Amino acid sequence: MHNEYYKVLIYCVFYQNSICLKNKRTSMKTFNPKLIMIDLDGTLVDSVPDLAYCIDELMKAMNRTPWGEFKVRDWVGNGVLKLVERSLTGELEASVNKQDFDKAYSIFLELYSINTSVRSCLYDGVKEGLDYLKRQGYLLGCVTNKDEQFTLPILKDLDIFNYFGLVISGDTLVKKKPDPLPLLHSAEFFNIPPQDCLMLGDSISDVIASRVAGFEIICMSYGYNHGKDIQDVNPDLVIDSMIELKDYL
Ligand SMILES: O=C(O)COP(=O)(O)O
Ligand SMILES: [Mg+2]
Repeated sequence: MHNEYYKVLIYCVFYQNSICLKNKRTSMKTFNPKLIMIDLDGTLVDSVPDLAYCIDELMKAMNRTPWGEFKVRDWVGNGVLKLVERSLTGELEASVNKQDFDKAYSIFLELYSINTSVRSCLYDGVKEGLDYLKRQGYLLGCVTNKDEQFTLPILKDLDIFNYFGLVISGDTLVKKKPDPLPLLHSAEFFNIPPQDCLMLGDSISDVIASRVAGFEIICMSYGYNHGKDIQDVNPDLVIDSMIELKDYL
C-alpha cells in the first residue's frame, strides 16, 4: 500500500466530513448503479464468532490469554494475516516477531479452515436484500479482504454464493482494499464505468477504496470499523439493514 497516498486520502475524507452535513438515514439521496460490489465480513456475514473462537484457541495454544469476541471485533477487516498480527501484539498496527508470527499464522490457518462457518451467520435482512437486488436486475459481486480459501466456503455454506457474478478475495489480485484495484477490476470485468458502480461495505477501507475508484459507497451501521462510527468517514449513506436499500435505489 502507498502509505503516503492513503494518509492524504484519509485526511481528505475526514476533512470532507468536517465541512459536510453527515448523511443521516433520512437522506433523500438516491442511487442508480448498474453494478453493486458487496463486502463480506461485517456487511453480509457476522464472521466474528468464528474468527474470535480461532484467535482464542490460537492464544491458548501459544500459552497466552484469550482476547474474546469484543476485542477481536475491532481487528477484523484487513485480512487474516493482519488479524493474527493484531492478536499477537494487542495493537492495530505494530511489528511482530517473525518466528512468533509464522508459528501463530500456521496454527490459525488450520483452525480457521475447519471453523469458517460454524458460528458465523448472515445479518438480518441480507437474504431479503440480495433477493431484492437480484429481482431488480443489478449486477452483483462480492469483494472482501478475506483469503479465497475461506471466502468461497463461507459464501457456499451460508447459501449466498450464487448471487454473485464475481467474487474477489483478499488474495485474488496483487492488492486488496483500501487499494482501489479490486473495485476497478470489478468495474472492468463487468464493463461498467466506475461512476455507475456502488459499493456496499462497513469499514474505512471500503470507503477509501470506493472514493479512489470513483464508486458510490453505502455503509452498514452494524459492521466492523475498528471500533469507530463509520459515519465519521462520510460514506454517501449509512443504513441499518440491507432491506433499506429499497428506499434508496
Ligand atoms: O478481514 C477480513 O478477513 C475480511 O474483511 P472484509 O470482508 O470486511 O473485507
Ligand atoms: Mg467488512
